Amino acid sequence: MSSTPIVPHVTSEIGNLEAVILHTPGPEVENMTPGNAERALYSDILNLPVAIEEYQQLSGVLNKVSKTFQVKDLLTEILIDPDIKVSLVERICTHEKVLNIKEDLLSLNNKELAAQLIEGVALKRDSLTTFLSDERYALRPLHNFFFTRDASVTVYNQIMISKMANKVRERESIIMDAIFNYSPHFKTSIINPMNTWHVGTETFIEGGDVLIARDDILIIGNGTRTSTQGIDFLAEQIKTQKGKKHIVVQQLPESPESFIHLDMIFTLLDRDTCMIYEPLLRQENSYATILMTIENGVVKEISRQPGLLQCLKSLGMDLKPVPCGGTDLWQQEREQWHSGANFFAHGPGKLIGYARNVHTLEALNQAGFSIIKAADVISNKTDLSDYEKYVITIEGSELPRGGGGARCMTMPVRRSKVNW
Ligand SMILES: NC(=O)NCCC[C@H](N)C(=O)O
Repeated sequence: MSSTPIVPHVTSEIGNLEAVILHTPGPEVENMTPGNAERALYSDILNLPVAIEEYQQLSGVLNKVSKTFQVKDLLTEILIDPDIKVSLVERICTHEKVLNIKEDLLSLNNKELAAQLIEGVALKRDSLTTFLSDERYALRPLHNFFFTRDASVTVYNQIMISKMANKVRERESIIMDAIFNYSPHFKTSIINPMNTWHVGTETFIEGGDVLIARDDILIIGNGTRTSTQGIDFLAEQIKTQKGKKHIVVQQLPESPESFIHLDMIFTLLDRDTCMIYEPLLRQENSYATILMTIENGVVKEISRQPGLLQCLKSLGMDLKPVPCGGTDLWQQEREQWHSGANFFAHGPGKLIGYARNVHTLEALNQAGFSIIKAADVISNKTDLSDYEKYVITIEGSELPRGGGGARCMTMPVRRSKVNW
């Protein structure tokens, strides 16, 4: 590698994207049956060729606007160092209690090892126990790794490795930890709750819940994937940052599964615009918004707030909300379910989202965003510099069945500063 390493830096959800980590879905998304899809955290089973075609619309657009990295390439590359290879395999086998397959894994070439760590390692039927086992894998496939947003988060100039709420996603964090520790492409310091002695089993925090709204404002979802202890862990790290920082916590319902992360009901679109799922963020409900203010290393204030938008307004972020699904409750529910609120901004007002959520797109169009097809961007039929505010639409018949949208499928490592 000849280029200088990237120093991670993210202080907003909308700054021009400079580097992003992606993972093109592979066989791991098909390595399941309807019977175990729920255990894989899917609401349905996926068709891989269609999912890949859809995904290539996302990656094709991102390749045009930013430097992109693929997890599998990054992983294969760090495995070249024999010490890293041994320590990562040992760590995974110890964590997943399968030290018996360690030698088999170490005998694989780096590319094959990287593939198996992601796609799953088949259980050998060479003992009575494994012969009779209902399991198919010694190491389960990482079905959800194409949602690269969740297993690690760029928080200002550091990388936080997530402490996942579900075992089936824990290896994603271990792999991201190894990548950020050893990849020559990045130069960073890492916060890892798994390496912190006082972190208990109730501490979990995932990237889909962590939104860096502005230099001084983090918005964090508190629900099935991010516990109050997880937020307190992050708050401890924020205490080491200079200046006043605000952590806005938004509680989320436990069900249905489409409310797993904050970014499924709320995303930032532009300096003054956000996408919201109205039933949870504008109507009376029991899900609280809480503001924590941290200054000089201590929590100065914790208070209940009248709502997320009002709280952000009081902090000087007066956002115009665009309703996911438009104005009709049934369409709102349908489109939120298919990740209709989950937009990724590659720059201020420059969005990527699913084409299927037509009522949401109509609401965005009314708010001044042009609707552009990803295929037209990739083929150069459309020149993005002709537009100021737009949504690039990607096909999404299969990808949303995995439970996420464009924001979930991107892990920004570096964004430029926003000219507020
Ligand atoms: N940020 C996100 O909302 N990510 C989507 C994750 C979906 C995945 N099936 C999961 O349940 O973890």
